[in-house]
Amino acid sequence: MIPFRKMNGLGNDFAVVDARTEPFTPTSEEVKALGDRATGIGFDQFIIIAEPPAGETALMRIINADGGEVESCGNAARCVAAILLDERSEPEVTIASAGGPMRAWRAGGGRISVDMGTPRFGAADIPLAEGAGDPQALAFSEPELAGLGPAACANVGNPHAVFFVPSIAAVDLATVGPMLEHHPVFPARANISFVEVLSPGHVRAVVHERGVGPTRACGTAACAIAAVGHHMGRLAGEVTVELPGGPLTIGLEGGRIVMTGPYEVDWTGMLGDGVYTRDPEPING
Ligand SMILES: N[C@@H](CCC[C@H](N)C(=O)O)C(=O)O
Repeated sequence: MIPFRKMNGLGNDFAVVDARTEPFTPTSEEVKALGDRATGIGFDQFIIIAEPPAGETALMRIINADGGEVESCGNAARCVAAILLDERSEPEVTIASAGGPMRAWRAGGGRISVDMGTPRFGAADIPLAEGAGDPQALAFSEPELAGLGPAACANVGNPHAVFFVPSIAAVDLATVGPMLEHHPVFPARANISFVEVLSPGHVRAVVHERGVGPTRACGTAACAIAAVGHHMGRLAGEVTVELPGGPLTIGLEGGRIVMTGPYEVDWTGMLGDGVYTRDPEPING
């Protein structure tokens, strides 16, 4: 059995296993079973902290609740950064991930800032299918999707499509989210956001996450929203993104995206062979 922490960033929740000293490599089926909210631990992503390839403080592996391993996770990056920062006296840590390295530091008020790198806007970067059209004005012809208007796409370590809409309350996320995630225009599938602009520095958003469904928050989606909005001239260089779980602050500094927000440890337990136990006492920090 190996210890794990149940953590969350704005309600986007994770089981986090520290596998730096004891390797832990669950199968995709095991993660899927553990992620089940009725019969397992229940989480949006399973996070493995492992030894980094070189130079970084640690490697973060991210496995969605559907069992698929993906490149990046903003909310989990803050949770992992908190664990790494607690261990050492240096003010910064660098987390390696398949989506690129992320530098992180404490921002005050119990929050963590993460430099999420540089957004990419090219069709091949996102990626989009050959001949899909303009990545910043991607149109859909299906009757359920046509009324949403065009999507603006970005890769911020993982693929995102962002729709600026007059009202997020009017979006039928349960129908259009899965349709868009699995649309043939996105060969690697995509995370899908709907955004209502309140002012150039303040938006409200809902997200359908690839491999999960609607989540309380998505850090990389908030980064993609700020990045495409700024790229299109609609949003300022610092944006508060209000998600169902709460706000994230996204700054665009010298072309790089800096995300700031909270993290929490909810409870701890032990895990092994597809089963888990819950510790009687919750831990803090
Ligand atoms: N919750 C995350 C994103 C997790 C990965 C995403 N579902 C994907 O498949 O790319 C975040 O906070 O960024």
